[in-house]
Amino acid sequence: MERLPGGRRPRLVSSLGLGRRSWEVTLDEERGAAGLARPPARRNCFVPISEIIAVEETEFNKKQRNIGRWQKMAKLHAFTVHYVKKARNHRWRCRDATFWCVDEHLCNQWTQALKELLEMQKSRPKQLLVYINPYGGKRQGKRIYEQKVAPLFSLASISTDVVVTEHANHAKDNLFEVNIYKYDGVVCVGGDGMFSEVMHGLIGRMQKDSGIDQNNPKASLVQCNIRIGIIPAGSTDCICYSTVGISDPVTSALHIIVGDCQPLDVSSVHHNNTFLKYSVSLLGYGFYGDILKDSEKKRWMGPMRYDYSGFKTFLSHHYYEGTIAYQPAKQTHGSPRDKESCRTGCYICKQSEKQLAEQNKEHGLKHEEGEEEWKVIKGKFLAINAVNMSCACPRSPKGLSPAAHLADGSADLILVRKCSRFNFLRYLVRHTNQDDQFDFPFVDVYRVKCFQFTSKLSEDNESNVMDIGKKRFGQFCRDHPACCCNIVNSTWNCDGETLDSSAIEVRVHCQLMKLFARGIEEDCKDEAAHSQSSIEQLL
Ligand SMILES: CCCCCCCCCCCCC/C=C/[C@@H](O)[C@H](CO)NC(=O)CCCCCCCCCCCCCCC
Ligand SMILES: Nc1ncnc2c1ncn2[C@@H]1O[C@H](COP(=O)(O)OP(=O)(O)OP(=O)(O)O)[C@@H](O)[C@H]1O
Ligand SMILES: [Ca+2]
Repeated sequence: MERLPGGRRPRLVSSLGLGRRSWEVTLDEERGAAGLARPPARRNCFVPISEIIAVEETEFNKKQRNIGRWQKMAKLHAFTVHYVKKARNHRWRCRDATFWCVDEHLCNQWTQALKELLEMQKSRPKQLLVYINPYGGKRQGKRIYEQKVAPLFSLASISTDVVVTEHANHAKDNLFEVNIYKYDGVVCVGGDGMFSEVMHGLIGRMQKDSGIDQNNPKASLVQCNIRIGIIPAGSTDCICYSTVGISDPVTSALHIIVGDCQPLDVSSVHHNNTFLKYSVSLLGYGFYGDILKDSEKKRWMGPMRYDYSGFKTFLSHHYYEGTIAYQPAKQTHGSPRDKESCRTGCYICKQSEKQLAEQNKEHGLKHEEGEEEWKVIKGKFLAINAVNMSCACPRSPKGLSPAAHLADGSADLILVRKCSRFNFLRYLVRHTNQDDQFDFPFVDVYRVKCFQFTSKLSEDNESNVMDIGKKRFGQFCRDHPACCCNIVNSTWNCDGETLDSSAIEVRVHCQLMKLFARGIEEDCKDEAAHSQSSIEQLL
């Protein structure tokens, strides 16, 4: 095809068959879209090139479509466009449309032009490393990947190296050995725990290769540019739900194929200058720590274990005494009490990205410790939750902190003080409805860039106990079971895994890693408009 100045192709406008009718079909490179219109009514629709999955020449006769007299008059040539159809509740599906015409040259021209445009989508992955946890969630990981995801990757010409894990930490250890730089991304099929493994492998590998000591809590970590894709097959799938808006394997596979990119904040957790873990979703002490500890013994129950242990933990109503010191996140523009949530193209996260780029330009990798003051809070808490993202999941569709941002360089620290069981239940119920879960006198929320926690027990024994989290010398107050006073520590739930220490030091690293996602898309009137003008609706 002849090119316009600047290498652009002219607009391609042809009369092509689709279904039983003839349509005016336009390929508009400038608009980055392929469009359909049907004269004279000119009802039309457009599919952005970025949402086309693949284009293939099609043997028309095999389709056996009844298109009337055309079929008898001449040999027909056809090509099929596979594209993303956006359905309700952020669900994406792969649909196809087969266009036909009598002119073979025209058909080839269209196929070639579309393929060239797809080639130009540089953010799309070509080679992926896939880890499947066959035991996550309802143990469906392998089936989900083979039946729902692999066929889509092969349609989009993505080549894959697949590892089915044989034990915990298999994926993490493997990421320290393989040549990760030959891949455009790493995919994990499993739940939040499996994601955490892959994240630890990738971030750890990046630091190792750059000579950064993860044990130094003040070290500036090297960003990881190899994106991670999550195919949800776990019990909570909170990270997938909070970054895509739904936990659905096909939707996630399509976000990977179109090459989405969502930066993500990561918190580092240390104890006594020793690195413990990274966290992207929930760091929870008290209620969520106790649920996790109890639920680990009930893994055989599958996802139900959380409801069982949740109910048990709710009834036990333990509270824990301790001290929290935090530095407020002054650089970010939002507040945890905002009514607006973080959505695709979020302005607040974009501002943080700009600030980060400027900081890196000024200081290189050197971390500048802020002079801001530390605020200190002592008290008795039912739950201490620090979240880097909303933590929305099917159990709590708006999450633990509905206005938390995916990539603003801060975490929301939620303190639920000792209160009655009834009040705590009112608080929990608000995780599931539209009411403000922070509008209680016993709940406080702060947007922070770092914090430290020490339990009363560690403070009291600091002089003679090196690692209080590992010692178990306290017991529940057996004489007064009803008072719920608790002289043992709780444990931290770090993205679904328990930490050994109760005394921890946490720092948020702005946009340390990237996902194949785009954040949750705004569900406005556009959604209705989109579905009205879809190809299926026109036919
Ligand atoms: C009355 C209904 C209240 C329902 C309250 C539902 C709150 C659900 C909040 C979910 C927050 C998830 C945060 C994500 C954490 C993940 O990094 C982590 C790894 O996957 N998952 C968990 O730790 C797994 C955590 C799973 C937590 C399940 C909590 C279930 C609580 C049930 C309380 C029942 C009280 C009933 C009293 C009659
Ligand atoms: N082959 C394996 N055998 C046993 N454990 C494994 C294997 N592969 C991975 N794991 C471990 O299983 C743990 C849980 O897996 P995963 O997160 O996929 O499921 P889940 O716990 O049911 O879901 P969620 O984390 O969403 O609650 C992970 O921490 C991971 O380290
Ligand atoms: Ca954040």
